[in-house]
Amino acid sequence: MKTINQLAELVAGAEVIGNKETVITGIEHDSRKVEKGTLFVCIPGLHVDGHKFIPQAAAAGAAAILTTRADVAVPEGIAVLLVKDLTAALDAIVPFFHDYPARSMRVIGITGTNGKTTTSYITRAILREAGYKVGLIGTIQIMMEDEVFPIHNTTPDVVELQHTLAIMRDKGMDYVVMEVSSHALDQNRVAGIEFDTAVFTNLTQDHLDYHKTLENYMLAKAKLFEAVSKDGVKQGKTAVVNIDDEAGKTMLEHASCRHLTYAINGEADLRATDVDVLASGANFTLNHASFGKMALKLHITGIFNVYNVMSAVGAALAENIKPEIIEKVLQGFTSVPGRFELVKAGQDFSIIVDYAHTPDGVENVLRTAREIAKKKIIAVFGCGGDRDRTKRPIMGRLAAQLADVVIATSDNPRSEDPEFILSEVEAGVKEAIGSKHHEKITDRREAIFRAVELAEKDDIVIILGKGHENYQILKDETIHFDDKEVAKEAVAARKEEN
Ligand SMILES: CC(=O)N[C@H]1[C@@H](OP(=O)(O)OP(=O)(O)OC[C@H]2O[C@@H](n3ccc(=O)[nH]c3=O)[C@H](O)[C@@H]2O)O[C@H](CO)[C@@H](O)[C@@H]1O[C@H](C)C(=O)N[C@@H](C)C(=O)N[C@H](CCC(=O)O)C(=O)O
Ligand SMILES: Nc1ncnc2c1ncn2[C@@H]1O[C@H](COP(=O)(O)OP(=O)(O)OP(=O)(O)O)[C@@H](O)[C@H]1O
Ligand SMILES: N[C@H](CCC[C@H](N)C(=O)O)C(=O)O
Ligand SMILES: [Mg+2]
Repeated sequence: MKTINQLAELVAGAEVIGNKETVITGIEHDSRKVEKGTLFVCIPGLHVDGHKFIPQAAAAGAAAILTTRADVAVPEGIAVLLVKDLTAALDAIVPFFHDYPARSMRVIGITGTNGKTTTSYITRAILREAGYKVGLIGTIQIMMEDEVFPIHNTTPDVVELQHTLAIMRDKGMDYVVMEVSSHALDQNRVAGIEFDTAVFTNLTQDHLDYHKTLENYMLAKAKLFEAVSKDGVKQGKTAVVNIDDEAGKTMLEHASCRHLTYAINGEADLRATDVDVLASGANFTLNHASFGKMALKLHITGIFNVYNVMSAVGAALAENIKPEIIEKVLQGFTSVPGRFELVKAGQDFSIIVDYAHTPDGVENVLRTAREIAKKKIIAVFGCGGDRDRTKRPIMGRLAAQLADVVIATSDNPRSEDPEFILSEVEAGVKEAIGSKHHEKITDRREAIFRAVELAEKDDIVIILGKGHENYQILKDETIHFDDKEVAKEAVAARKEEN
C-alpha cells in the first residue's frame, strides 16, 4: 500500500488536493472495478470521458482520483492527484505501486503482425517442460500455469497489465510470455516492463486505421526492441528477429542488445532447411551452432508455422533452454486453439477453422490448404468492422485467387453496416473470381451452413477470421458465436437431411 503523496512524488509537477496521507489500495480506470481505497484514473477515452464516472467510482469507495483537469468536481473526502500528462503519470505510478513486478520474473515479449499467439503458446510449452512456472498474456487469454483468466485486449493497458504481472509474481511465476501489440507499444501499455527477450515475427499490412502508414506501424513495433535494449536491473537480453522479413533489419537497428536472427531463405543464426509441408504437419531441419542439426516432424503445418517454431526456439535459446527439451516439446506440440484447427464431426471432407484476419494470414493459410488439398477449397471469410478498411478488398482478392469457392460473410461488424463492409470485400473478390463460384451471405451462420452444404468428399471447408473467438460483435450487442460449434451443427443438419 502507498499513500497518494508517495505516488505524486514520482511525477514532475503533480499536485495533491486533499489529504496527502490518503492510503491507496489499488488503481483502476474502470469505475465498475473500483473498490474501497482505489485510485480512480479518469481517462478521456475515444468513446466516453472517464470523468463522467467519478460519482460511480466514489460510490464504490474510491479514495482518490487521478486527473489532468483542475476544474473537476469531486465528492467530499476524496483526494485528487492532479497531473499534466496522464500517460506519463500512469507510466511512473502504476509499476511503482505494484513494486515493479516485471523485475522479479523473466519476461519474453513477442511482436509482429501474425504469429504472436502461436509463438507464445510454443514458447510457454518449452519453458514449462524445462521446469519453469509460466504466465502467459495474449489474444486468447491470460494463463498462470494451468489457471485461465479472460482478457479483453491482446496486450492489456498499463493498469490491468501491471496488476496482472503483480498477481503472476505473487503466484511465483518464473516467466511471463506476452504478446505485445503495436497499439500497446504506441500507447506505452508496457511501461515499467524490463524485457529479457524480445521477438519479432513479421510485418505485413494491418491496423492502418490506427497507425495510418506501414512505416508508423513498423516503428511502433520497433519500440519493443528499444525497450529490450534499455539498461535496468536485468542481464543478458536478446532480440530474436526474423530476417527473411524486410522489417527485421529495422528491428535489429533498434536493438543494441544481443541479436539472434532466424530465417529460411538466407543465412541466419537459426535456420530451417529441407522444409516439407504435409497435411499431417511440417517436416524440416533446424540448424543452430549450439546443437548442429535437429530433424523435426511437427504436428502443426504450413511454412508460417515453421517461422513460428523458429521464433519460439529463438526465444528458448536466448533463455538457455537445452536443445533436448526444445526438441521434445516441438515433436509433441499439437495445436493452438483456433489456429488451423480441424473440426471433426464424422464428415468425409475437412473443416478447418483459422484466425487469419490479415491479407498475409489469408494468403498463408490458403496456400497451405492448397498444398494439402485433394479436391476443392471452399473459403468462408469476412473482415472486421471499425478496423483497417484498406485490407478488405485485398483479402477478398486473395480469397478469390487462392480458393475454389468463396463465401464472403460477416466478421465482427461492430458499429459498421455489415452490407457496407461486404461491399468493400466483394470489390476485391470480383476482381479475381473469374468463373469460380462465389456467394455473399451476410449471416455468418448461414454462410457456414452453405459452405458445408456445398462440400463434397475430400474437399476442404476453411472458415477464416474468428479462430478461438466465441462471439460476434454487432452494432448493439455481442452474441455468442463459435465457428467450430456452428460447423459441427451444419454437418449434423446435413446428415439429418440425407
Ligand atoms: C483504440 C484503443 O486502443 N482503445 C482502447 C481504449 O478505449 P477507449 O479510449 O475507447 O475507452 P472508452 O471506452 O472511451 O473509455 C474511457 C474510460 O472510461 C472508463 N469507463 C467506461 C465505462 C464505465 O462504465 N466506466 C468507466 O470508468 C473506461 O474504463 C476508460 O478508462 O482504452 C480501453 C481501456 O484500456 C481499451 O480496452 C480500448 O481498446 C479497444 C477495446 C480496442 O478495440 N483496442 C484494439 C484496437 C487494440 O488495442 N488492439 C490491440 C491489437 C490487436 C492485435 O493483435 O491485432 C490489442 O492489444 O488488443
Ligand atoms: N508466422 C506467420 N506468418 C503469417 N501468417 C501467420 C503466421 N502465423 C500465423 N499466421 C496466420 O495468422 C493467424 C493468426 O495467428 P496468431 O494468432 O498466432 O497471430 P497473432 O499475431 O497473435 O494475431 P493477433 O494480432 O490477432 O493477436 C493464424 O490463424 C494464421 O492464419
Ligand atoms: N486483434 C485483431 C483481431 C481481428 C479478428 C477479427 N475477427 C476482427 O474482428 O476483425 C484486431 O482487433 O484487429
Ligand atoms: Mg495474438
